[in-house]
Amino acid sequence: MGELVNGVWKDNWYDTEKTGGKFVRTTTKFRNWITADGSAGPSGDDGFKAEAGRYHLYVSYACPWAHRALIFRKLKGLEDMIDVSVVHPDMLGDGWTFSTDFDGATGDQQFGLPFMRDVYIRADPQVSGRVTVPVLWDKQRDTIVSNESAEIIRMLNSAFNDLTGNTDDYWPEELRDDIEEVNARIYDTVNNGVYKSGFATSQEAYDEAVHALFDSLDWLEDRLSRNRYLIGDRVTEADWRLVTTLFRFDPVYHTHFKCNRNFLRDYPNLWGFTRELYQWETPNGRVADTVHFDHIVRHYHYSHDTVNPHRILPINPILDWEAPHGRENVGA
Ligand SMILES: N[C@@H](CCC(=O)N[C@@H](CS)C(=O)NCC(=O)O)C(=O)O
Repeated sequence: MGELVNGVWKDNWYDTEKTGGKFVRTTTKFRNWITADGSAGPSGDDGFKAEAGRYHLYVSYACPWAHRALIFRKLKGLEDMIDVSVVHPDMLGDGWTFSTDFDGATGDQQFGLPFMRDVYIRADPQVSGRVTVPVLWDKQRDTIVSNESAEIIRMLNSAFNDLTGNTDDYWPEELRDDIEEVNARIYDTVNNGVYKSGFATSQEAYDEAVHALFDSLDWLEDRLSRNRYLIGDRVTEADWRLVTTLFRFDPVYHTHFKCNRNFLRDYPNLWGFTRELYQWETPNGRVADTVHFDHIVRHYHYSHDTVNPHRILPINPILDWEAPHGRENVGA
């Protein structure tokens, strides 16, 4: 794993020395928005109009942030309009690669490049920063639209509606304040909280992160005992943002990242909620089709030298993802 400095690859692990052992996630760099008419979004340039076949999505099936984008592509019926490249699950000295010797790893479907970093360099030969997924690529302007999953899912939520006729809305105007409020806590303590626990290099940093994580899981369990979904009786982006972390909890974060006060399956409401969203039907198949446990388990245990230096893949619990979720009457 490493990062780009002025277009040159440096093989560095996360530096936690300056931050008292804490893992601090860097902010993303490409922040343009696809819009229905090509006008500028909340940040970046204009000129990224929603068009069928114009955009390409780079993902890892292992990555919870990229997984959000894959779920929205399915929910919104965009699979024929936005094609995808899937990186290899192992992220080692060269970062994400386009090796194809793992089932489901597609290689770079656009340019046949060897490494994900080459896609970043193609967009900006002097680019600096971490080479992360997801990346949304514009074939017409030959550049990256965005590498920020929170913003990519909002683009996919509405920008292509006129082309697909799919007007399902996971960020409805009247619920935005409530969504933002739960997103903020979940991002900091759950989505990123598992990484802060797992990548901590001091006891204090770990303790702070892991307690905040389980305080939030307790809060979510209570909330989901009264509401079917996070914001009531309607699925919103807040649910999809949370659930990609929950899918990975028992197979990876519990053991690999030392998030082990409880298993997810110890929480009846959170576990039922996670199964309901796993089993979710869309017009184009199930959300379950986007979940690839082989990539998930392989990526984390194989890629994090400092956490699991011998790269042993654990036996892992056998979870019944298809068990009835029993959530029909919660909050009714
Ligand atoms: N803020 C980004 C974060 C994406 C991210 O950190 N992705 C991870 C994979 S799970 C990654 O590519 N990490 C590579 C690295 O940090 O070098 C987003 O949500 O899109």
